[in-house]
Amino acid sequence: MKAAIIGGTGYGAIELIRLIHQHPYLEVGSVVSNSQAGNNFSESYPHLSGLTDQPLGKFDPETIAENHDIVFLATPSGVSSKLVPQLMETGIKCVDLSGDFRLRSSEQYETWYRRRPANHEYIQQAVYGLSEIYPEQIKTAALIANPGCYPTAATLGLIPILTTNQADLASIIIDAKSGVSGAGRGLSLTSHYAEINENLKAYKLGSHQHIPEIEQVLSDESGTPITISFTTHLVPMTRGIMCTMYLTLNESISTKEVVDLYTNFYKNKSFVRIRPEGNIPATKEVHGSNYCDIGLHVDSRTNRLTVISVIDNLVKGAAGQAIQNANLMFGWDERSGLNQLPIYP
Ligand SMILES: NC(=O)C1=CN([C@@H]2O[C@H](COP(=O)(O)OP(=O)(O)OC[C@H]3O[C@@H](n4cnc5c(N)ncnc54)[C@H](OP(=O)(O)O)[C@@H]3O)[C@@H](O)[C@H]2O)C=CC1
Ligand SMILES: CC(=O)N[C@@H](CCC(=O)OP(=O)(O)O)C(=O)O
Repeated sequence: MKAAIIGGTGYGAIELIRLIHQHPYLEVGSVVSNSQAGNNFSESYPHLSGLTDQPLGKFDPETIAENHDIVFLATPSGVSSKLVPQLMETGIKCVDLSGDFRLRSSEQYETWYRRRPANHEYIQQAVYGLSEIYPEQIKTAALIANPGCYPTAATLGLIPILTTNQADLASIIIDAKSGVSGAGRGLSLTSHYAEINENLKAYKLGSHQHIPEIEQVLSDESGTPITISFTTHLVPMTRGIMCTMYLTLNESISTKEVVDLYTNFYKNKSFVRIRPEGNIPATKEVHGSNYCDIGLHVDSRTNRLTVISVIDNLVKGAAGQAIQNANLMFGWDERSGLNQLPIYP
C-alpha cells in the first residue's frame, strides 16, 4: 500500500518517512511540500541522501487519491482543516496529526486555538486516534484525528485509575515537560538555542490548547465532566515528553494494587509498559520508540497517587501513533513498522 505525506519538510513528516521505511506493507508514494515543491527531498534532509531522493510534490487531491491508499497530514492546525475536506471528497483515508479534528466542540476549538474550526461535518466523521483506547472505532474510520503529544502521555497515564471509583476526579494535576522538537521545525525565539539551553521554562499557563483535548478524553472515559490543572514546560532536550500527574485517592490503596490495576488494564497492549513498583521511567528509555512507559507511586501519607508517563513526542506522540492507527485501519498487526527498540544511551 502507498502513503502520501503532506507537510513534507516538517518533523512529523520526516519521522513518518523514517518509520514507514521499515514497514512491511506500507511505502511512501509521495511527499508533498508547500514551501519546497519541486526540490529534492534530500536538499532539506541530507541524512536521507541516496535513500529518499524523490522530488517533493505539490498538493493535488485527485492525483494523491489516484496513486495512494492513505494520506498522513503532518501540517499545522488551521492548515489541515482546509486540506482534509478536499482529500476526503476523493474517498481516500486520512490520518491528521494536527489538532483540527480532535475536539468535538467547535466552540471549544475557537476558544483554545483562537481560529475558525474545521467544517463540522468532518469533525463528526473524525475518530480520535488514541490507539490503545479506541481500536474498534479506529478500524472502521475514514478520518483519524491523531492525538496531541501531551494528551497521549497524559490520558494513557490517567485512564486506568479513572475507570475505578478510587480517584477524586476534581483533584487532577498534570505537570508536563517536552523536548523542543515538540514545537516543530519552524524557527522561533522560544526554540532558539540560547533561550532553551541550560534553561527550564513553563509556558501557556492555563491556556494550552491540549487542556480541552485531555479533558474531553478523561470525561468520556470516567463518565463524569473533568477539569484539570495542566502546566507545560520546555526542557533543553530534542525529544521526549514526561507527564508527572497527581491525584487524590478516595480510599487507601497500595502502590502494588495500583500497579496490578494498570498492568491488567494494558495486558494486551504492546506499546504501553507498566513499570513494577519502585521503577520510574525516564524519557531516554522510550527515545525513538512507540512505547509509552508508566511508573506509579502511592504516597500513603497524603493518600495521593503519582503517575509518571513518558513517550517520544515524535513517535508515540505523533508519527508512530499515526502509523499504529493506519495499521488498525488496514487490519494489519498494529505493531507493523513500529518494532524499533528505544535508542539508548
Ligand atoms: N512535533 C511534535 O512533537 C508533534 C506535532 N504534532 C502536530 O503535527 C503537525 C506537524 O508538526 P511538526 O512536523 O512538528 O511541525 P513542523 O512545523 O516541523 O512542520 C509542519 C510542516 O507543515 C508545512 N506547512 C507549514 N505551513 C503550511 C501552510 N500554510 N500550508 C501548507 N503547509 C504548511 C510545512 O512543510 P512544507 O512547507 O514542506 O509543506 C511545515 O514544515 C502539527 O499539526 C503539530 O501540531 C502533533 C504531535 C506532536
Ligand atoms: C514543545 C511545544 O511547543 N509543544 C507544542 C505541541 C504542539 C502540538 O503538538 O500541537 P497540536 O497538538 O495542537 O497539533 C505546544 O506545546 O504547543
